[in-house]
Amino acid sequence: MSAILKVEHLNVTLHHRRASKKLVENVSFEVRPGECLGILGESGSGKSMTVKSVLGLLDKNFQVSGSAIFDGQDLLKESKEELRRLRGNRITMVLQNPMTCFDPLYRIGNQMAETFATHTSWNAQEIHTRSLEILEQMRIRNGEEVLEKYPHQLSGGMLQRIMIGIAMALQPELLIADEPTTAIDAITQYEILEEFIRIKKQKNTAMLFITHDLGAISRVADRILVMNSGHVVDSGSFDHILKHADDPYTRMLVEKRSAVMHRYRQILHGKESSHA
Ligand SMILES: Nc1ncnc2c1ncn2[C@@H]1O[C@H](COP(=O)(O)OP(=O)(O)OP(=O)(O)O)[C@@H](O)[C@H]1O
Repeated sequence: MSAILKVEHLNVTLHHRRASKKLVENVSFEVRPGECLGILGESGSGKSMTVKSVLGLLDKNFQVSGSAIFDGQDLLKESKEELRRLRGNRITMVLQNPMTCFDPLYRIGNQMAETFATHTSWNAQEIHTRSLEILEQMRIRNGEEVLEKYPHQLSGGMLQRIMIGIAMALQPELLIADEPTTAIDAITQYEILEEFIRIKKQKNTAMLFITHDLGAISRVADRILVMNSGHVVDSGSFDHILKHADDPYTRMLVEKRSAVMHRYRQILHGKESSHA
């Protein structure tokens, strides 16, 4: 199957006063329907810049070049309006800092309803029923009560899960998740990653999954891209990254994260045997 998104020679340069700084340099990758591409790298390695530039989320201080072909359309050449239309319809995102994605003045239920009224053909009753289903899928109890809450009355982890639920429910062709499980405890993280895997398989959704967490990426990603200082330094299967990566930065990441991963796997195995 051909790629739904093909990024080639992507460069992002920040112009500030008279200085300029390259934040992303010559990054290329592609992702196909039903496939999850993990982008791994430490904080500041350029992961978020890469996806934000592709989605047209950077202001005019950032100069972006290269190409990002989504189903035949070069996103880097599209107008702001067209990109806004694509985001939420064919492409959905789960970004870091869930607080910034919700309006503090409106109840969660109203915000979910507004999103679904804009991007789906569901009627009011369906929207209510689906909103409750989404909360349940995201392991949030007392759905009716939660729909009545304001964002500040919920934890960051809950908001994050609601955001993931909304992004998945819109059934996009491409789902981009930037550190989606960082604010979520390990057990719930397991359940949420399972949801990502289920959606990918059942709906044939393409996914970009950005994280610094080798444990999470091992679970969900089919292929992995490793970024360092704005460059792609390695790519391949999880097995390749874990055992055969030549790049010293990738090896350092693997060694640094192996303790975390060990803990994660222990939790996974505990869960799997308790499900058996
Ligand atoms: N708004 C901004 N203005 C200027 N520089 C920025 C801005 N946002 C990010 N940068 C810089 O761009 C580089 C890449 O940052 P980016 O946010 O893409 O990293 P990241 O790998 O996603 O890490 P994190 O998960 O911490 O966001 C870093 O050097 C960062 O300092």
